[in-house]
Amino acid sequence: MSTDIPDAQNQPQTDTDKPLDLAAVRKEIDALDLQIQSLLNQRAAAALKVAKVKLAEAAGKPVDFYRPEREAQILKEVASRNGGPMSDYAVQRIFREIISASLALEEPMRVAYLGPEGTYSHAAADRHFGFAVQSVPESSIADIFHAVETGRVRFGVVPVENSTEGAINLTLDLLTQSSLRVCGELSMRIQHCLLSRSESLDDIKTVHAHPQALAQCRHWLDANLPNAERISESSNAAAAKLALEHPEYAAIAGETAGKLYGLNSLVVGIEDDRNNTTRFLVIGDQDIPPSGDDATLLMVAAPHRPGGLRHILAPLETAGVSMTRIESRPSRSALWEYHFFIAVTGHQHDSNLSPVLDELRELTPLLKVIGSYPRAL
Ligand SMILES: C=C(O[C@@H]1C=C(C(=O)O)C=C[C@H]1O)C(=O)O
Repeated sequence: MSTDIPDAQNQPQTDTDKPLDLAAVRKEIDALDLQIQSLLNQRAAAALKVAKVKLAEAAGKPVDFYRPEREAQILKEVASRNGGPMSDYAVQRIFREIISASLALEEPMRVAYLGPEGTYSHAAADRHFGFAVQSVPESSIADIFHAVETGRVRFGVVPVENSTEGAINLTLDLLTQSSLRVCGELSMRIQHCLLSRSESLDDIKTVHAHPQALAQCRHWLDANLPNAERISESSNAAAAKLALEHPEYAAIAGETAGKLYGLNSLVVGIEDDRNNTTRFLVIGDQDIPPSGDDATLLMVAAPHRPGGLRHILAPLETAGVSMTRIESRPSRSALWEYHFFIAVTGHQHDSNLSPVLDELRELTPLLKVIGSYPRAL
């Protein structure tokens, strides 16, 4: 697997180090492009054949053209066979787009994200589904759930956890109430920028951003803009739009939002934690078959007695199922009772996990399998 991009200037020009002929190498590239394009269309034609098979097998029932488990397998294979000089990430991004374009021929898909345009959720949706999918901005996480539930879009991309600020409780609560499932996950490094129409920090009177972003930049703001008032907005992109109208405002948002709205990036990378990462979930109403490298999200109510949670976790430990995350939320049905969100490695239909889930059903008053899905790349 290759991860580093070699420096072209340090590459030998040819095996014998003869000077290269620019026109000749470009001719070589043209010939390769011809082959790539022809192969791309052969691949797209094969995807259309797959669509025909799916339609025939479904015999009139709704068809799941989008198969994330297959896509995850392809993308993992792409990285593991990669010999460079392109990085694994670069070839995966290219294949992501090839698959996205092929899928669009089978079924044009709509995916909702937390808008407006230019949010990190928007970038996450594009990265996960590729640009051939139509991404649709919604104004709240609840609206994303609603858009998927009513069939206005096929999937939604919602933030669930940030490495600095912890769980996004609203997403967890909506997952409790909704019949939607988790169909995928992805993590994205979040780099915040201070955006403004002004060109100097001295002109900034107020800083606008989503409360999560304000919290993630708290120390930087204390040190660099101690007198600027911090004002919460519904999203960072909404804050960027406001900053466009008022030169004395600054917004915290990503560089893409800055470019999209034509604002100056006064400072890049103002997040307090350099590893600041947000995890997103893909929600939909599709059951995803095993990909071979999956995760499962469970919600359980622990029995209300001493050691209740330990009682629930014991079967997972005995079966050697690894738990990657646990979060608690008030149950809202009784005071001081909690629901636990537990992420484990494996698919609910895997032979090691499925009997454990049966065991848990016996032990707890409530077990909801929120979804099994391919693990993030
Ligand atoms: C072609 C298929 O349909 C879609 C397109 C894929 C592709 O282009 O490789 C992979 C999975 C599906 O989302 C398939 O299911 O194999």
